[in-house]
Amino acid sequence: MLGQYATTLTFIALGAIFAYSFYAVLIAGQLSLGQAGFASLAAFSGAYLAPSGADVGDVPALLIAVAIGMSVGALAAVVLGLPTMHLRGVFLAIATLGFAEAVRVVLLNQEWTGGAQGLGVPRVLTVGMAWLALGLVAYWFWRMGRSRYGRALEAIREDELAARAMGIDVGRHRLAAFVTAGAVAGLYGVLYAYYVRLIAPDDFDFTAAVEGLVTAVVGGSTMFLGPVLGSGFLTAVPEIQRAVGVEAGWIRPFLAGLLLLVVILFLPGGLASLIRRRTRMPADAAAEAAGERAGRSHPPAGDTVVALAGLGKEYGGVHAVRGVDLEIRAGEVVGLIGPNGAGKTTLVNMISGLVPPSSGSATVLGAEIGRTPVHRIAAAGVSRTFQHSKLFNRLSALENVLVGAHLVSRPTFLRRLLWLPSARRDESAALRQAARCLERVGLAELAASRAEALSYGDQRRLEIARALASDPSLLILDEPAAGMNHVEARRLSELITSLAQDGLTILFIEHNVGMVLRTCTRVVVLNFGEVIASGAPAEIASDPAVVEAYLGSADEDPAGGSIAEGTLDDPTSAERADATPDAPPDPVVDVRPGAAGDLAPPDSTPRDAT
Ligand SMILES: Nc1ncnc2c1ncn2[C@@H]1O[C@H](COP(=O)(O)OP(=O)(O)OP(=O)(O)O)[C@@H](O)[C@H]1O
Repeated sequence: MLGQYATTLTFIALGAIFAYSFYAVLIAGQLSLGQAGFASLAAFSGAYLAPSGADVGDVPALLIAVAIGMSVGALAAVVLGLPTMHLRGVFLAIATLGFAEAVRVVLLNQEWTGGAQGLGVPRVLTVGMAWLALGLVAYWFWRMGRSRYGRALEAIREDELAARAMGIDVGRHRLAAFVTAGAVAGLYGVLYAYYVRLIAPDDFDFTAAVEGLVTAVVGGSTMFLGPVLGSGFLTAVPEIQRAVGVEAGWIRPFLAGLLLLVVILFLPGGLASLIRRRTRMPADAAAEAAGERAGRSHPPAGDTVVALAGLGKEYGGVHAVRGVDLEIRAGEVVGLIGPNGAGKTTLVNMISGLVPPSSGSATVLGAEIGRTPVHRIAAAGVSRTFQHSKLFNRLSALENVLVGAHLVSRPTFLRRLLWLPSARRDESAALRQAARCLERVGLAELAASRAEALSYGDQRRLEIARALASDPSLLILDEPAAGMNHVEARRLSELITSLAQDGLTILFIEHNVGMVLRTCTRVVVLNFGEVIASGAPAEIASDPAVVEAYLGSADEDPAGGSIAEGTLDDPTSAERADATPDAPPDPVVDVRPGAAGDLAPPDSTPRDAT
């Protein structure tokens, strides 16, 4: 029975192993077509350099060839990866395809490869060996999936910028994924060589690369079983054809193409996405001892956290930020306000390292801005949310927050491969840390929901939970209340106050001025890229320069009130209050003068809904 299907089963295993070499990089969002080149180099060098089976025995000869092939594949990936890792999408695909084609042409013209005639290799591989190799590769990716490293790769795939801001060294992770792809492609090349008896450089041409890619994409790049499903399906098609007596050779490529189209259009996660990923909230998250909290040392209250001196950013002729001098001390809650286009986001992007300054200098938690990569600034203790939500959409809410805990959790992948209990303990600790953060923002119930399925307000809270998971010293929130209703904004204000009570330093941009005035210990006002006022909320509320910046002139007050009197309401706030008639009166509003309403700038129509 097995003998009858041995060839098909072997090719399913080989196809799946080759597809895993694509999966290895697709999981990190990289589209590479160089795997055929890695496989080809590995197949020829393994078969050429390994000792003969007559000398050492067939299986040892195969194992030595596998070791040579995987090393050659990994080495080729390093050589190709170093100059190409900064390329994205189709540019990386073209560069790697060029490499594979160059390898094919070079090997075609070498004497030792046998050129177009090919190189004879003894058949050593059996169906059992092929499936054992596939099992080992699948095991590798299975154990990787739930590790810190695996989550980091998925985060890079979903949103590279947000992954950097969570402290993930994207360049290193992408290169590691590429090297894994090289080694797995190398394994495939050698196993293929020791099965088909005769290998020629044309066996590893463009068509082979596309086959591998299609198998991986059809199977799916979001779950480790994807390549097996893809290869099983695509290799089985000719067999089914034979069984039903339809021999036409065009059916398989046609079906593969059709399936690829269907998958891309209707099932972007591939066949594997039909299998539900499980997300479990740890039951004991809240009950855990406070001593377990992921910890880093925070600057003592009053120490300088942010020091900006003459900081400026110019885009072409536009001075987005100019000459900003600002100091933020540990324990402060600083609100950054100003009309649209005042330079607020540009300023916090510089502080978090996403945008290099054009002039001036800045130090944040000891890291020099402009010279320090984003992930190192995050490692120094800076965590942030974004003006436009940058969640890892296809990951669950809990997984999003787990990625946020990257910096305060320990690497677990290699220990997970060996099933070491310490890896399980570390994963559980990271899970509990993430669960606590979700609970803190009130999203525990939605832990298993995919981030993209959450409501807009929940997405913003999830971003805060993700930012909190790294136990930051400085939390930067960019318009956290955008899109929230009155009640949600009030709860958010309470959350920020309670985080500040825990000693967290917070810098937040917000158009909801009422919320800023009642939440912050200090307010900084930007206009046309310059700081026009900085001080306690009460001072800012009555500062004529601020009123003028918002309204055009302090004398012409279209809203018929003043910030200081607390009568200058956002025109929409009354409607929002009407929409939630049962909302209890805001307890924080009265604490500070001028905090009665939301003063939105004249052009603050709901923005940034994306
Ligand atoms: N990448 C960029 N390229 C060119 N100009 C930019 C870029 N980013 C910001 N700007 C410009 O810099 C100025 C400040 O923009 P920024 O987004 O920092 O303001 P903001 O105060 O955050 O505004 P908003 O409240 O609308 O978000 C604007 O004139 C904007 O058009």
